[in-house]
Amino acid sequence: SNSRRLEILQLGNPRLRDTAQAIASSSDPALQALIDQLLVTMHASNGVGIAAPQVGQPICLVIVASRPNPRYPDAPEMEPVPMLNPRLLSHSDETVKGWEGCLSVPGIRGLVPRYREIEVEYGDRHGNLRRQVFTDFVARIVQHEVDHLNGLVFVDRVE
Ligand SMILES: O=C(O)C[C@@H](Cc1ccccc1)[C@H](O)SCc1ccccc1
Ligand SMILES: [Zn+2]
Repeated sequence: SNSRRLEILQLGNPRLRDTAQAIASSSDPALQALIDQLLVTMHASNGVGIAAPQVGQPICLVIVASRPNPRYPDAPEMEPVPMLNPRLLSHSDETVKGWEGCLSVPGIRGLVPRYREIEVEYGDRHGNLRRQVFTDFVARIVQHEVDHLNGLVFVDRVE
């Protein structure tokens, strides 16, 4: 198949990130099943994103799936994007405050500052390395989900 082996990092001490045992590769059927499970869980919660640790899987995997919603009516409609080992390469100095919620912190909303623009490197679900710039609400979701991989939730960032 055309999927390349991309070693998915296990969460743990960020300093050990480079030595993290690769626990799954993108061609691993179990990883593809996990991506599908995350999509189902995200849609069931009317979410616009989700991170693997939120379903108890301590691996570097998130899904970003912006769509218009009551708080962000002009948010872009996008195909859900699974990101393996997402890494922020650069960001704007400019931050914007916006409302966030979280599957793991039900019933609470907070005003959170996020970079307005970010550049992200990640593996797609087929193991191909991607580099992409995101802005505004989609950039917010990416930052929110990557925080989950580092054990942070949005309440940690409310000013
Ligand atoms: O816990 C999660 O990752 C799902 C989050 C995704 C999110 C991140 C940043 C900003 C908004 C949402 C939400 O629970 S999805 C529900 C939602 C949708 C739109 C606006 C606010 C909350
Ligand atoms: Zn969350």
